[in-house]
Amino acid sequence: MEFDATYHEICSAQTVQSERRGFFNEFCVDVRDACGDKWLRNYFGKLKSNAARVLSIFSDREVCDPVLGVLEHVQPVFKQKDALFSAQRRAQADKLYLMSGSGEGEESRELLQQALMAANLAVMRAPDRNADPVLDEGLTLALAYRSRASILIRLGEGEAALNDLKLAINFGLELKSSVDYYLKMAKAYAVMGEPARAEISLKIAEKMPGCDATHIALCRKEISAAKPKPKEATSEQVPQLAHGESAELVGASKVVRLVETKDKGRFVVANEGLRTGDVLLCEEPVAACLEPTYFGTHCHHCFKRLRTPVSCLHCSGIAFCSAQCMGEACSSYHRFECEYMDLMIGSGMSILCFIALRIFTQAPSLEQGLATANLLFEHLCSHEEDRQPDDYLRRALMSGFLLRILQKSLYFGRRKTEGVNPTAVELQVATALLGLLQVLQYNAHQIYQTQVTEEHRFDGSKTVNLAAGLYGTGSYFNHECWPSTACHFVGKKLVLTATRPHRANELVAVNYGPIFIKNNLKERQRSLRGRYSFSCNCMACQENWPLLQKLDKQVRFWCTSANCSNLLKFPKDLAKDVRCPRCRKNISLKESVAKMIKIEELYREAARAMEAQKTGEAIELFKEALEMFFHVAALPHKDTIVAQQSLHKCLFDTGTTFKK
Ligand SMILES: C[S@@+](CC[C@H](N)C(=O)[O-])C[C@H]1O[C@@H](n2cnc3c(N)ncnc32)[C@H](O)[C@@H]1O
Repeated sequence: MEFDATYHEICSAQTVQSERRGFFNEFCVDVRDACGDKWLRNYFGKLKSNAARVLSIFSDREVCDPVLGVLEHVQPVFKQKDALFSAQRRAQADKLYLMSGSGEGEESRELLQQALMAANLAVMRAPDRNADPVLDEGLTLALAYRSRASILIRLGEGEAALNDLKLAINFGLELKSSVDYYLKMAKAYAVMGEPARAEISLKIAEKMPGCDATHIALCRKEISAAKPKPKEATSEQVPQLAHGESAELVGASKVVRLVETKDKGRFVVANEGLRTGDVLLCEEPVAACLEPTYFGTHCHHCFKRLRTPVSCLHCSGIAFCSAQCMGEACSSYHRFECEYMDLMIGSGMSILCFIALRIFTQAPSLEQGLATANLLFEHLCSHEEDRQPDDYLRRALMSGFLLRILQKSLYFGRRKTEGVNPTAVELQVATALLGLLQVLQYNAHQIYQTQVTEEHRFDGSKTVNLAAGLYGTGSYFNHECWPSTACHFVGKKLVLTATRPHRANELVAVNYGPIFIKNNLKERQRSLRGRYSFSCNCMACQENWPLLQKLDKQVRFWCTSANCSNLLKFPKDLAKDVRCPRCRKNISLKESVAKMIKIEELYREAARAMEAQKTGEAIELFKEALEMFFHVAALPHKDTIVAQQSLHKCLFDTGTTFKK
């Protein structure tokens, strides 16, 4: 396949600026116009190191004016707090809550959902305690949490209500001396199905000064009638690695190891005894970032679907699922990113650029950030040989932009000047950022979750790309157009499970996007060449397997004579032996055919288990059937492809899922 340089350039540019709109593109065009082709090709394009490239954009007269001119104007742009807006939403939430009390059934629930939405907005927009001392006496945030707690109790979400009550206290409300607080606690425990704790809260309320006995009696009646809401069943589980963890590869199982060849670089292969269903990798990311599209619906820190968001105390642009996630993010990376979030989104920069910045903002110290970034650049593939001067310039400019955000957010502490010109250590950071932007292009993973419907875990479910992350060991898996593993996520953890047995030394493959059942050979090769700089030579490519819709039901059996690896067609007459053209022996395929009948039965049984939403049972049946299939036959085989896809769907279901 010929190398399409223009397509490669387009693909590469999208890994820096993914949005079509955004000012970063204009910045690149302006700098490109200023420097001209000659300088770019004959000077910049010939620079040999990232340090020289970064230094060049800040100091060479051909480019430094437009670069410094734009970077000088980097200012905070973020969604600010608004106490008045918050108080208005809270009033609206309180009103809807009261109205829901006089409504009935579905109508009341609808009003409560609207109240919850208004209360969520009130929480998100409320400033920190005392930031606006005039309105609500500086307690807008605490009041927003308190209002939401009442709504949550009526919705039957006791645990979330208790969390909100705690937050209302943390942000300044003196609730512990109020009867109302203990009554709310009692109701929250009651809807959680914890009557003993509900009774304790009621007893405390009874003993408090000013307590009204009739009110308590009413409350007790209400509590005894409360129907605890059943906890939502979740099949999410962190799986166990097959045979324990490898000593060399962090997060990988002992059944795999890393090898290297000239044409394929480093890649993961099987050790002896790797079986279908073995968990080969379970790894936390080095860094991972949520896609901005999901800032309003998913936790910025752990990527869980939000129901009752907790806000950053300074900006309203992102949300967390809990005070714990908020605390972890805000004491680490978010304090540097907070005020620049909308600027970064407005630049149109890709999620990979967010990850590059995050490697620094989340590091416990600048030195550790530098060490991690340099190590990643040293160890992961970056295809420097294919990079064009234009691409280097674009990435160097992005590094300059990210560096400027770090400078302005006081990542380097108070600087001596407000100027853009980097100090020696800042240049090191920009250089490391440039390295990260190169390796992220080829090594980052999309992080997805399954969105399931209320009605069924599989019918109508779909995967949603929520985030992206960089995984140290995960980066060493090579591609095949029909992978031998299924990839799913438990939170941010990347899990790879074998979808077929592997012989010792056989490649353990993931898929980078184009799969043979949907994209033809030409499309796949073009995409892989353009996006990942290699030509694929997997079996699906070598044999040019047809798309799924064109695949027939034919099955090819392995020749059963020892040491022969030939494939034989389904025999015309089962009663007769067939002659293997490779080993020249007469072979009976009776046993293989009998096994195939059993395999098809198991596929059908597994499909029925999926229909009945028995995920665990379906996984075991698929594992057993697939293991059998690969011992007697080979791909492509339509029912087996479908079975592997179904196993993947079941494994998704054991990862993080969410309902809309
Ligand atoms: C995520 S890295 C995988 C690890 C990489 N092989 C290394 O040495 O670091 C992606 C790169 O691996 C190489 N690669 C992946 N799959 C390949 C395959 N099937 N054949 C040849 N090269 C492949 C390509 O260079 C690709 O850009």
